[in-house]
Amino acid sequence: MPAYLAAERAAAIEAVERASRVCTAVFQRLVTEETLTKRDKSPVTVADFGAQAVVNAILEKHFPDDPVVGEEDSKDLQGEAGRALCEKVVDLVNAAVERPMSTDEVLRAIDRGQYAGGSTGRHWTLDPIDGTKGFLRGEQFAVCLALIIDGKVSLGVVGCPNLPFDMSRPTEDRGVLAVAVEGQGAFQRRLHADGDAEERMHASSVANARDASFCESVEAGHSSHGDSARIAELLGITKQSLRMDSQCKYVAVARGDADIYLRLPVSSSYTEKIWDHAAGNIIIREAGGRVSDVSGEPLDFSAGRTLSRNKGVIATNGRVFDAVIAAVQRTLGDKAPGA
Ligand SMILES: Nc1ncnc2c1ncn2[C@@H]1O[C@H](COP(=O)(O)O)[C@@H](OP(=O)(O)O)[C@H]1O
Ligand SMILES: [Mg+2]
Repeated sequence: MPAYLAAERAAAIEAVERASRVCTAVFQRLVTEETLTKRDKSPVTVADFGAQAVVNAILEKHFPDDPVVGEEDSKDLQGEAGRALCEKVVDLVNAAVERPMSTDEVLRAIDRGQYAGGSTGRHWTLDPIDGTKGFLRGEQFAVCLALIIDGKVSLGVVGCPNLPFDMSRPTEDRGVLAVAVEGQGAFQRRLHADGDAEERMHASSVANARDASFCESVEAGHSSHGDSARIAELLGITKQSLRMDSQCKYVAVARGDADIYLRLPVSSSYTEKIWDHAAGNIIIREAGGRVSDVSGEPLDFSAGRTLSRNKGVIATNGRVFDAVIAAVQRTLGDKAPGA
């Protein structure tokens, strides 16, 4: 008998691999000195739409009844104003899929991502390019896809085209795909590898937070660097933080490159999105780690498109969880986020 969610796992891997190729092709073609100096976001826009269309088309083929909570919608591609961008996206998609898709099919595929989410039944959640800033800098970004069943993340795939397979050889062998299914462990494989060779990932065994290292966003606007420095000091951490964009941070903790991931609210009004955390969440849990919000409560993926019942994210190897939450609580205390 096939393993639990075997067909979903295979389809999600195929979708993330193809979407990762779309992103890499766009980077090679469109991200230039000029786009970087002009802070031109068009490459990421084209890649975002293209990757969402490719993933949603593959999901529709395999699981036509499953709705999707995706980051993008096709509004900006519609009508005369969107025509040029739309043509680029359609060309890109057709270079990545097996059967050519018409413009309408591409737009419809993108708009399969409008589901409201919730606590019952199955739905997928997709971030076609997580870490858009990292993508534009040629650093870390990820294509993230997860399946949520009755409000619980049951499958997650994170494609990381620029992440070294082995952090001790950071300039070689880039491109990692991390995958986890509930109860089956977390694995990494080479992105775009021939064959299905996979290695099991385990969170680290560091038991004393003093010996831990932590990762956090590159962008100080996404996670407070001041609060993380205070938390590190309280824990006696002396190692420099690993700053990395995207859900690659979850993969880093899941395979022991770092022991802690801190995402500390900068503004009290920001609500985390489910597509930014679902795939990483199960990858950490299945690697033996533990994830919560800043209060130590599990993330609640049943509340719709956002994590409206949680603030911030703390991921650890499990062993240092209690010490980290205590330090987070002491640091954040009753101070207003970002203060
Ligand atoms: N004020 C804020 N606080 C926390 N996260 C934010 C934020 N503003 C945007 N983000 C999210 O942070 C994600 C990137 O996370 P990271 O900093 O870990 O790379 C963004 O995903 P996208 O890049 O998909 O837009 C975006 O959804
Ligand atoms: Mg994102």
